[in-house]
Amino acid sequence: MNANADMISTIGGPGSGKGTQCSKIVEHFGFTHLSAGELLESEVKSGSETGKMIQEYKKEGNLVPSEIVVKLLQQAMQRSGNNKFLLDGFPRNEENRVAAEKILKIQPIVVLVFECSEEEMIRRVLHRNQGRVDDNIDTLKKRLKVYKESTLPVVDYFANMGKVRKIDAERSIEEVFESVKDILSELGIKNHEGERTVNAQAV
Ligand SMILES: Nc1ncnc2c1ncn2[C@@H]1O[C@H](COP(=O)(O)OP(=O)(O)OP(=O)(O)O)[C@@H](O)[C@H]1O
Ligand SMILES: O=c1ccn([C@@H]2O[C@H](COP(=O)(O)O)[C@@H](O)[C@H]2O)c(=O)[nH]1
Ligand SMILES: [Mg+2]
Repeated sequence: MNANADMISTIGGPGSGKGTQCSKIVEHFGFTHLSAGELLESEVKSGSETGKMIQEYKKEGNLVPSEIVVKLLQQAMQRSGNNKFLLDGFPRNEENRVAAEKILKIQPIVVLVFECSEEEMIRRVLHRNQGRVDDNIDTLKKRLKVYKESTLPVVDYFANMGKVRKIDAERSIEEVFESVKDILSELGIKNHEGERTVNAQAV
């Protein structure tokens, strides 16, 4: 993998708005969106044996073994031809983090953490209507537990490295994105036109 690649990680509970914000970041900043959840879903749709196994993990709200996820991410990175990557909800546990460092050989320059109350996340997921196998209250409770027990320690790890920026994700989509833009701009990340953005204004 290109050692000069830029990588941004996004982390947040189910329904905190990672996918929504990632789409806006891609539109504005030209990163390649790498959603492990969507790559896994493509594997499920392929009907492969691996896909059948992944579906069971998803239904239970559990995390798929790291080697499968990292391999899918690596293939997507190679296909993209880009060197700016936006990880949507990854890494999700310590095993993911270690595997990604070892195999992908890049570290995030910043980790955006979308903080949202459980009540609001549950409301959003149960109103999402995208036909996802894991958008039901039983699976959602397990995903919230996995987030607290397995993902929050990864946030602590990156926080100790000074890489975490926490964002109040309870607000409207546009307000959250204003915060995202401010953070990325402060880090010198340029928008599509090669300009830094401050308070939604190109400068
Ligand atoms: N700030 C927001 N305010 C209100 N609704 C939002 C906000 N952000 C996202 N949503 C809506 O909430 C739902 C969940 O958002 P999204 O799919 O982006 O979450 P996610 O963090 O990617 O969840 P998951 O981990 O389950 O994939 C979607 O229907 C989306 O339109
Ligand atoms: O790194 C990952 C990402 C996702 N999964 C599995 O997919 C579902 C849905 O993921 P979303 O990103 O929330 O759409 C998740 O609950 C896991 O089962 C994973 O194992 N590892
Ligand atoms: Mg998502």
